[in-house]
This record gives sequence, structure tokens and C-alpha cells, in this order.
Amino acid sequence: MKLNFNHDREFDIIAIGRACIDLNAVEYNRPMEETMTFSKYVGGSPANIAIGSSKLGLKAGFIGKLADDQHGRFIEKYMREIGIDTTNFVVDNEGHKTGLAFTEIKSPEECSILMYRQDVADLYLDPSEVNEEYIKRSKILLVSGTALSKSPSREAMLKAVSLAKEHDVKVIFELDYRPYSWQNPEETAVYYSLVAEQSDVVIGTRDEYDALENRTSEGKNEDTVNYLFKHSPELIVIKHGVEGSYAYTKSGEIFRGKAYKTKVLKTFGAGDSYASAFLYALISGKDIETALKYGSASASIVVSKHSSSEAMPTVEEIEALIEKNETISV
Ligand SMILES: Nc1ncnc2c1ncn2[C@@H]1O[C@H](COP(=O)(O)OP(=O)(O)O)[C@@H](O)[C@H]1O
Ligand SMILES: O=C(O)C[C@@H](O)[C@H](O)C(=O)COP(=O)(O)O
Repeated sequence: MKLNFNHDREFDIIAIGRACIDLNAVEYNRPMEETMTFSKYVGGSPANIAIGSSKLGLKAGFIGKLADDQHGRFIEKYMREIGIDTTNFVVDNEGHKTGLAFTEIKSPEECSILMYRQDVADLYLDPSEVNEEYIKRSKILLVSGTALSKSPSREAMLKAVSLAKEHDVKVIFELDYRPYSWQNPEETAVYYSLVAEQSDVVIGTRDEYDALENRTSEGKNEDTVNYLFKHSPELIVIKHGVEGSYAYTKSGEIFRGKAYKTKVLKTFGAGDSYASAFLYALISGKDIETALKYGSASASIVVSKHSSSEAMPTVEEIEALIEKNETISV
């Protein structure tokens, strides 16, 4: 099965949600308490996905709210210079700050993120700042789950989803679940299921689908797809870390993508690089099995590097890794 996009659209992908700062530990293999220096990168899951898409040659745009400060200006400039259309960034004029993510790399298996996200500008995106004319110029609207965690950003997302549906723009929902952004699991499940049920494609880890279904123990992929296929989704991707990922189609096909062997430096960034290359492949007309390979190869490259955004690979790097065919059998 292949996904059909509106090929007359100027943008391949418009992402909506947060564009923030990652501060990644320079001295790794040690706890944060002992880390003295950090490198600055653009971060935030949807921004990373837009950057990854742009590096792969897609025409990407972004809708979001930036702080009126040095970090906000750094983010806008970085994204613009990488080729992303930044005209639909709104600058906050109420003193809200840029979200920061400090990353700790204790070992390749033990990484964590310390987020500073109190009163961050991105969650103040207002529905009135979501432009219908802009959304209808794209093949895809990429919605990040964290942007649903608070109003007014939550309503801005719901408006964007409804405009996308009205104008035949495919809605891709990246669950991007960050527990600390939410009041409680019931709230998450309400908004996650609301948007997932309206999306064309849903991408997330098994844990994230458990949050969507408000489960306390691990659910079964079969139950998840049976539920979501009663609604709009035509393609559901469920990721299982190093064990790889599965894609399910509404017509009943199941595909497995295996992870590629690599020298892992840190595990974060995998999901965003996976999403950008998976979507690149689908937009380029490749079949789902091939798209899983692109996503997995891209993730494998990014986990071997220091950042999530700057490290996003080129098509050539991804294809070279797929060609080597050194997958992980778990
Ligand atoms: N240690 C690893 N080595 C190689 N590839 C990996 C590794 N961990 C994850 N990946 C790849 O990244 C994809 C996404 O990772 P996962 O951890 O499931 O998502 P997320 O980063 O969103 O939590 C996986 O499906 C796999 O292809
Ligand atoms: O999404 C964020 O706000 C932080 C990211 O920029 C960070 O690089 C990260 O956590 C990415 O992880 P992923 O979700 O595993 O791709």
C-alpha cells in the first residue's frame, strides 16, 4: 500500500508545535551533576522533524510561537537557514520563555532529559494565530502530542487539525508523549484519542499508545489498531525501540521494520529522525515497507551522533545504511 498525497501542494510538510532549545551534555558517560558543558541545538520534537525533513529535501514549513528573546531568534534563524519556511512563526509579546531541554548521557542505554517548560512560549500559540491559507498549501500537517497538553496551544492544534481535514491535508499525529506536560493520565487519553481518531497516520511508541489508551500495563498492538481503524487512521506505526517497529494498514497489512546496527551514543532523537525519514519516503512515493527502512536507518544514524536536529542525515547516508543491510535481530 502507498499513501496518496495532494501533489499540487507547495509544501510537503507543515509541522505545528514547539521549537525549543536542546542543551546536550558535552562530557558524556556521566551524570548531569558532573556535566559542566552543554552544546546548544534547536530542539523540540516537531522542530526536529521539520529540520530532518528539510535536510532530506522536502519543502517544510512551521507553525509555532517563539519567545521574544535570544533563544527565539536563534531558533528562527537556524530553521530558516536550513530551508524551512518560518513565516508562520509568531513572536510572543507577553514575556514567555523558550523551552529548554538539558540532556544527560550517562551511557548509551541510560539517557534522560531534564526539561524546563514552565510557562513556555510554544504553549501560548493561540487558535487565532493558525492560518487557514497556510495549512491548505501543504500535503501533510504534522501535529505533536505535547502541544495538546495546555490551552491555548491545545485549541490551536484542534483548529489546525480541523482545517487540514477540510482542505484534504493529511494529518500525521506524532504522539510525542512527555508525561510532565500533563495534569493527569485521563486528560492525556482524552485529547490523544480525540486527535488520533481524526488523523490519517498515527506514529508513536508502544508506551505512548498506552498513554493514549490510558493503560497502566502494556497493551497489545492488535487492540490498538482495532480501536483506531474504526476511525480515520489508514496507517498506524508502533515503535518498539531497538526491537524495531510495525506499520499496520487499515486494509489489514502488517509490516515490520528492523533497527539497524550502530554505535549508540544516546537514545534520544531516535523518534524524530525516524518520523522525518519515514514521511520523506511516503511522500516520495515509496511503499510502507521501504518507508520503515528509511525511518529506522535515519534513527540509527541519529542515535550515533550528539544532537537530535543537527545530526539529521541526508538521503544518501540513509540509503547507504539500508544498502549495508545490517539489521538487529531481537
Ligand atoms: N539502540 C538503537 N539502535 C539502533 N536503532 C535504534 C535504537 N533505538 C531505537 N532505534 C530506532 O529508532 C526507532 C525509534 O525508537 P523508539 O525508541 O521506539 O522511539 P522514540 O525515540 O520515539 O522513543 C526504532 O524503531 C528503531 O528503528
Ligand atoms: O522534544 C523535545 O523537546 C526534546 C528533543 O529536542 C530532544 O532532542 C529529544 O528528546 C528527542 O527525542 P525523541 O523524541 O526520542 O526523538
